[in-house]
Amino acid sequence: MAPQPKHLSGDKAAINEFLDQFDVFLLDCDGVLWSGDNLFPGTVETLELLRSKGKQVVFVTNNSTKSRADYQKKLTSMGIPSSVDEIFASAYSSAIYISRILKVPPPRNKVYVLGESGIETELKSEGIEFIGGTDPSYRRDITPEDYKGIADGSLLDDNVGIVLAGLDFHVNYLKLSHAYHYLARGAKFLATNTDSTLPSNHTFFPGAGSISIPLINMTGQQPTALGKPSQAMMDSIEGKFQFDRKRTCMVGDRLDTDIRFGIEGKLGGTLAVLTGVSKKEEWDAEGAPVIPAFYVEKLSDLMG
Ligand SMILES: O=C(O)[C@H](O)[C@H](O)COP(=O)(O)O
Ligand SMILES: [Mg+2]
Repeated sequence: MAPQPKHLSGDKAAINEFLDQFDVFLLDCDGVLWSGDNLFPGTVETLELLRSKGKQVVFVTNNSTKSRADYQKKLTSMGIPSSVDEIFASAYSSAIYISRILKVPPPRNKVYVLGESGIETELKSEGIEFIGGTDPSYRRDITPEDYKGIADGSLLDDNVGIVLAGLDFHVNYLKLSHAYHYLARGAKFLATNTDSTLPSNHTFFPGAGSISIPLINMTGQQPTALGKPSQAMMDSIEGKFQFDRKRTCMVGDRLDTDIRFGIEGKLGGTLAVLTGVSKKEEWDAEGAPVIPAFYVEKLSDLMG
């Protein structure tokens, strides 16, 4: 039987032993620090506690709607001091994957974006050309001219060689039609992340994974996902922070992204926080595929 996770909430000795075990904390955002724009009580103080104990904090989010700079603004607006360097978001890991690993030769290296401004900002920062995304000319109903132009290719850009799908709050039939036809022409299929739901306002909304599903359904292709639990993301975070994996703990609210990310990354520990997506019953279930090493009801329980 897989070792059951250690419950830390209310156990000061166990919390201190836990904190002494790690130098670096990879902190998930949605469902751990906040729910949408609602900061969980005690988050600021808990981060101050970690920093006061000399711990390195890295914010690791799958949410591709914001760039690292946007996140730094959001963290600051919530009273959480941070630098852009401490933030690793799936839009950034996707941009560096495209520019430094995939390296599709021009001219067919343009990206068709299904997503928000976070992706666009990070692609720009890596000098990658893109279309789609927040371009208002796609935020409308499809027309007979669109059907004709997409079908005969006159409305398609021959230099698009990659389709990157993220969380798109403005997804529609026209955007999906363009994305499908670029994939049908052989464009590479990438996703910033495949989370099925987005925890926000203390409930759930469609996640990035639920935005790319129609394309998976149409093409039968699975995208290369570049957010957690992708180890490409872990390698780039390690590359940047040079941390000792055994002295590093992944803190998250989702078993199939955050906790799996930490386990497959062979980190020293994983801490599940019950303020977001995953529930205790999931890892208590017989044969549960992903089990955290530790858990708390909420992040601020680490203050003992
Ligand atoms: O749909 C999404 O993109 C995810 O729900 C969201 O991004 C999760 O963000 P995280 O919990 O990794 O901060
Ligand atoms: Mg989360």
